[in-house]
Amino acid sequence: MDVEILKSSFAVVERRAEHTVKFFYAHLFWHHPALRELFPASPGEAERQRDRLFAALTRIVARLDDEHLLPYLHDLGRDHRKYLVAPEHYAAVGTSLRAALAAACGDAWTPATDKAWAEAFQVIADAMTAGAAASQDPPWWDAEVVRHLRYGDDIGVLTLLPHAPLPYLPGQYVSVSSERVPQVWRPYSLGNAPRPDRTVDLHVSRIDGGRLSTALVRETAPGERLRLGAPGGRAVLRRDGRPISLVAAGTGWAPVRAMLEELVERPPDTAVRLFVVARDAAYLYDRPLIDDLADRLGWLSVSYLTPAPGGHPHQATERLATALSHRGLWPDQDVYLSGPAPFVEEIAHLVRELGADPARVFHDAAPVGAGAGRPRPLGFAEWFLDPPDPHWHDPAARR
Ligand SMILES: NC(=O)C1=CN([C@@H]2O[C@H](COP(=O)(O)OP(=O)(O)OC[C@H]3O[C@@H](n4cnc5c(N)ncnc54)[C@H](O)[C@@H]3O)[C@@H](O)[C@H]2O)C=CC1
Repeated sequence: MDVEILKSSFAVVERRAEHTVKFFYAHLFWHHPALRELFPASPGEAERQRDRLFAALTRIVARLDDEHLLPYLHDLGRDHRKYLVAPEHYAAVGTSLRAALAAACGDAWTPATDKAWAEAFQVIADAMTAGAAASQDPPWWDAEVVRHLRYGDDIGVLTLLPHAPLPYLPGQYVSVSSERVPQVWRPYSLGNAPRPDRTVDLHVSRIDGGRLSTALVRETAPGERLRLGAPGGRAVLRRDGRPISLVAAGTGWAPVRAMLEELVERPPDTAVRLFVVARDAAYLYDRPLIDDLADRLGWLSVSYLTPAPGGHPHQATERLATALSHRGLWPDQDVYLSGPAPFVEEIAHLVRELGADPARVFHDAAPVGAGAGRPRPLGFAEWFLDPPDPHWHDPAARR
């Protein structure tokens, strides 16, 4: 496989991104109309998912000499079973991708270029189909909603009963889909490891204009079924005997809650500092539980950070920053962060400034477009030219 040819032809395509994406999908759906079914029905969602597929494909090809790519593709294939992707779809996508790239490159597209892309795409397809075939897990988990607790207008905690045990590590998240919003998957965090009866709690914060989060928080009732993808995420407890700082904002509390539960079960030898941030005191929805733990457990100290009455929600972050600055021992701490992406970014930066070891600051990258105040997805060309990280969901991290 000739990586240089791939990269030089990719550079030409980059300048004609929007045209290439349109050509790719027109070609794909013209030759394989049934593939439309795999994409969300609503035009906005469909466009978003399509941008993501194309951006991911081209990006993968551009990274084919990266040693981490193959294991990643393996796991990606395993995870893609939830989209009902079948082996024959890979060939269809590969053919349309080459047709679109050839159209974009014009005279610069030579038989050697075509061969290089065909080989590259085969590497991707082989790794993904092998990953899918090798998995012992189900392609997804059907889960019945057995309880739905609402906290105010915007927060829901749904207790789910998956049809089979979920291979979950505290701190991870799952992607979720509902028949109410077909073909749309979004990651949400679980607030606990599966209980003996297999149930788990899904914590959801409703986003204005967010179709799935609104359906989950406002409409979904006990008795309904949701579909869950494989758990993913790297921000799981390291258990290296170092003191721990847990920092959670909003429903970022969920993974921290799961980690705390694990610490309660197997108490640490070191101190644990917990910082819980919310846009308003009314959003500290698990406060009774946290207060009870703080009363009972000598190793746990808790700080709540909310804005002054009537203050802007972000004032809670400022107050957190002040509180963190007044605490010491940062070089020794393992720090776990969870919450809205800008919050996590800001606090990760701060704790590093305060002396925390960058290698001991753990958090997951947040998904693009999800979360309060986050911009909605960019247009075709922007996505292509500056693609976001493919997904919050990194199935590689779940074992
Ligand atoms: N593993 C993770 O990192 C997880 C992340 N999340 C994300 O957490 C978010 C939770 O949403 P909500 O509960 O509605 O939170 P929220 O919008 O109520 O925010 C909670 C607090 O976060 C801080 N914050 C929010 N936006 C900020 C910004 N731009 N800059 C600085 N600080 C900011 C503020 O102090 C605010 O009071 C979602 O975006 C979700 O995707 C949720 C679960 C796990």
